[in-house]
Amino acid sequence: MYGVWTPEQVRAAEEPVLARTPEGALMRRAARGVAQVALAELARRTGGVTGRRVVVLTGAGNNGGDGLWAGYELRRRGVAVTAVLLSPDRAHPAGLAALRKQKGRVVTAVEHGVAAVDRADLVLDAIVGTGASGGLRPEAATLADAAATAGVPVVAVDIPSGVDPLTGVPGERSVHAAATVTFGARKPVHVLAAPRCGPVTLVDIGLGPELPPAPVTVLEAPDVGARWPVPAPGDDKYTQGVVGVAAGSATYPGAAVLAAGAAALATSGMVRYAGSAADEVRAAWPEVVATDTVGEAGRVQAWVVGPGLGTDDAGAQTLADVLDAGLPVLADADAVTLLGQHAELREKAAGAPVLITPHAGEFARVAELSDDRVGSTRRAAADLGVTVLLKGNATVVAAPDGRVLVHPAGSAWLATAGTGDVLSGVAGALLAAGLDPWWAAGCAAFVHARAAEIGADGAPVPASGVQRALPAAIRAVREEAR
Ligand SMILES: NC(=O)C1=CN([C@@H]2O[C@H](COP(=O)(O)OP(=O)(O)OC[C@H]3O[C@@H](n4cnc5c(N)ncnc54)[C@H](O)[C@@H]3O)[C@@H](O)[C@H]2O)[C@@H](O)CC1
Ligand SMILES: Nc1ncnc2c1ncn2[C@@H]1O[C@H](COP(=O)(O)OP(=O)(O)O)[C@@H](O)[C@H]1O
Ligand SMILES: [K+]
Repeated sequence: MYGVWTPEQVRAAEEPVLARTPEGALMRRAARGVAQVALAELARRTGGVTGRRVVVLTGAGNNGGDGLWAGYELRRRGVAVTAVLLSPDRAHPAGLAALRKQKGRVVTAVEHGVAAVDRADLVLDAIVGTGASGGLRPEAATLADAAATAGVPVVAVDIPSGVDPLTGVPGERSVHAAATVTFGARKPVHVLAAPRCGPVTLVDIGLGPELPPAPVTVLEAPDVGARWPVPAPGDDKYTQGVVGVAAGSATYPGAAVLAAGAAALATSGMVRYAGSAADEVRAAWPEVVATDTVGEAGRVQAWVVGPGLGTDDAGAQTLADVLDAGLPVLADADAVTLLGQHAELREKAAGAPVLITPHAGEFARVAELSDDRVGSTRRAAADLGVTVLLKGNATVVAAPDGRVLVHPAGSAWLATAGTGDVLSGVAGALLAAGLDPWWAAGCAAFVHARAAEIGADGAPVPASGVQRALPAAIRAVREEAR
């Protein structure tokens, strides 16, 4: 697991480190990290570095300074470097002098910059870093577009310029990086807009001791694999946690089949199903014990409620019954909508071990959703008194106590109908096994995304294929935890 810090926290941590290190030392260290990654990219893509052409898109601030110093390092390795100055009067003086001394080429006219980019093997995006606000300005955008059009890979310095460092929201025009080199700490953009960043390399500039506890956590395979519940010698079908699934309807039996099957594959010793899709669930998953109502279902340790449930009075009654049971509850889809519609259901949920799993549309029915997805999810969890998992390419999970994790999916294969039902079954099974809602959400999101990658393997995969790939995904994360 690793942490992510806000640009503001990173700046605050930088201050004392800057104060106690010789002037420019931090920037030099950052720049050497950038140069290393650039050299590796050049070698990998072109088979060498000497004589290869790198263009540094150089902004007015310290990010531009990092870029100029990286250009200096690359010149020392025999790379042909051209810096394009976007604000010639404000280019970092020491960086610019160093690059010039190494006989780096410097241009200021955009058309010269575009011509250089067209011929480049690699572009360094040192336009803006954490001091950025808004999308790229026209000249910078023209250069970034030129790189994209010419198919020249871009290595972003700290962040891909034009993407908001805090929210990860791309401005109207922004950089698509093939790789990103960041300094001191990862920032939210790196996990919220991971596809924009490419692989992120973190360069240590000594901020560690100065950083506060991370406001956002990212789980890694060993964190998930080590927590995945598996039966011990003394276990039986009841002791591992029985999960109840109250989902599906005559119109949407598939949601029940996907959720119940996912629960059966994820962990639990036993899955009970309660609802009007009992026949379909039994036919697909004979091991599931199916009844028509929540009242008839036997004892469970957690409930999954909502997928395909309907938002009529019967649905509301089912949600109320499940919340009244006083057990951990995963509320998805229609259950989220019902929570938005009924204050008395929200009151029942508040303070209980409840995990809700809305997509953006459902989220907006229970809380305000802004561009700041992390902030919005954190506020929703605190206000509603439940753990909230906001779905998307980057899944955000917040507990009412303020813990936040982000899971970048790594692919977009999950963007298909029914995958949310699979997620709810997995997360519900983890709740039944005793994981706290934040961990259940994080582990489920991780394995769900991994199952999509395995199930897809380069071609679109339907939700039932994601469901089928769950055992392989669980196996993989458990293997990585060994
Ligand atoms: N001070 C140091 O020694 C170190 C600096 N680092 C670098 O410093 C960066 C932060 O530097 P700054 O605070 O100077 O800020 P930036 O370099 O990120 O940007 C500030 C400048 O860019 C302009 N600007 C803002 N938004 C823009 C936009 N959308 N389009 C074009 N121009 C825009 C601003 O007017 C300002 O001149 C970090 O991202 C990192 O790259 C560190 O990470 C390493 C240590
Ligand atoms: N572009 C995307 N990239 C990665 N994951 C995505 C993307 N779009 C959706 N997902 C994931 O797919 C699932 C969709 O769930 P949901 O919207 O509830 O669908 P459904 O109701 O059809 O099951 C969620 O886990 C979500 O995080
Ligand atoms: K940048």
